[in-house]
Amino acid sequence: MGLVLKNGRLLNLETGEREALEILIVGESIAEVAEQIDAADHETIDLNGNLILPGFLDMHVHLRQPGFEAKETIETGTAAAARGGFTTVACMPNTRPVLDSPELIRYVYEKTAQEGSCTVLPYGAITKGELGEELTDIAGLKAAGVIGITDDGVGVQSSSLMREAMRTAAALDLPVVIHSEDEDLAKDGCMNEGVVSKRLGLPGIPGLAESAMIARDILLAEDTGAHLHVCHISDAASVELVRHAKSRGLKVTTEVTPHHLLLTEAIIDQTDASDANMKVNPPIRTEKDRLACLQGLLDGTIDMVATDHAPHTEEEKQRPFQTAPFGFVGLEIAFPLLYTELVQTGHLPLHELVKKFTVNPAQVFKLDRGSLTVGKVADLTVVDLDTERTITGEELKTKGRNTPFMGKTVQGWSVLTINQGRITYQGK
Ligand SMILES: NC(=O)N[C@@H](CC(=O)O)C(=O)O
Ligand SMILES: [Zn+2]
Repeated sequence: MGLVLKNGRLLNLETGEREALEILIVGESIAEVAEQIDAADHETIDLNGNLILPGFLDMHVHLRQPGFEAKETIETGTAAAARGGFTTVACMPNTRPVLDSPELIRYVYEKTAQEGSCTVLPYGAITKGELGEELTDIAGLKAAGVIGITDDGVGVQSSSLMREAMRTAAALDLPVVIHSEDEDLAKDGCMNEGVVSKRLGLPGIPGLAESAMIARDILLAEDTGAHLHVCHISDAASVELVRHAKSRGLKVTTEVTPHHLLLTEAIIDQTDASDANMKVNPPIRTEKDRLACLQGLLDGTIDMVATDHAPHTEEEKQRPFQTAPFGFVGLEIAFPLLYTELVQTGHLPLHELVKKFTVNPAQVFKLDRGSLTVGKVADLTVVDLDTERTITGEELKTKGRNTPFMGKTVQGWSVLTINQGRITYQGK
């Protein structure tokens, strides 16, 4: 007994064509893709002409468990992922305790098996406790199943420690995933350094705090042969550095968030920094930076979209701008936002956007995902491109309400998500 998806259109990611094909799922895998499938022995779902896409991958998510369950849990975070069309998320280790030991990596896998609504691939920390002082047991983390190492949330300040981490990671074929931030340059900043921070009298984080660290780490990656993956790129000079590294054939990849593609620091200017739901790290920057990120995504310098889903409690986000924590939720709204703002406006074709959520992250992290052909894992999402919905707190499955996009009306919402053959989200 399997499941046949009828009356859907499968998006061909090479040509952009929408093909009237049916899919038979048996167990965890795709058993058949054909114009017509005999459904006599199977359950069927009528997709009402909606579009079938490979399940999305998000390589930058904060699930907050263990330790910060008031912000999010593996259960709520993966439910949000499924609603957003995601079937795989990579979770960040800045939990409490930090994911810096094989036992904690096994904990994430076990918890996901019990409560998860998508595949969760954990990153392990580069340094114990993300304190930047002592390397973790990187080989032990790899054996426990990490897909990369990162101290996301903070930058690794010590160049010699980073060099050592990259040497080890290169030998283990593990990506080194960097939160690029020179703390000395970033000081105690709470927003982008520039005209707006000056007007508001708030301490700024210069783009240089990001780009200087990326420059260092590109050189270290060249020195060690490590695969360097740059998290949440946000600054024009950073994009140029990655472009240059790629042109020289270095193993350097990067991701960009929907908020850095769509917003500028004007959102803080307009609200006089009265709303910490506009506060994120790296900060939302200038129009020049935003356009550089967009151009980087279009020309392939930036490999993929990642949400940097970073839930916080409403109480935390009600604090004054300077003391509230950084971060936005993003899993449930990323695809509709970018479909509405980039595809419908003609910046890029739909299938190109979909690649940045599917085949590109799969390829960069060497995951056998992102393709809907026979024998592959049945990870997919069905998207209704036409129905408009307004982003409201009530509908969100994440515990977080911290997004600057609240109240925005967008289209391109998932109506069905299937992870390893199992329905993980079904909605309107
Ligand atoms: N992006 C954020 O603003 N915050 C993240 C940390 C991070 O991704 O750097 C968090 O953990 O809250
Ligand atoms: Zn980060």
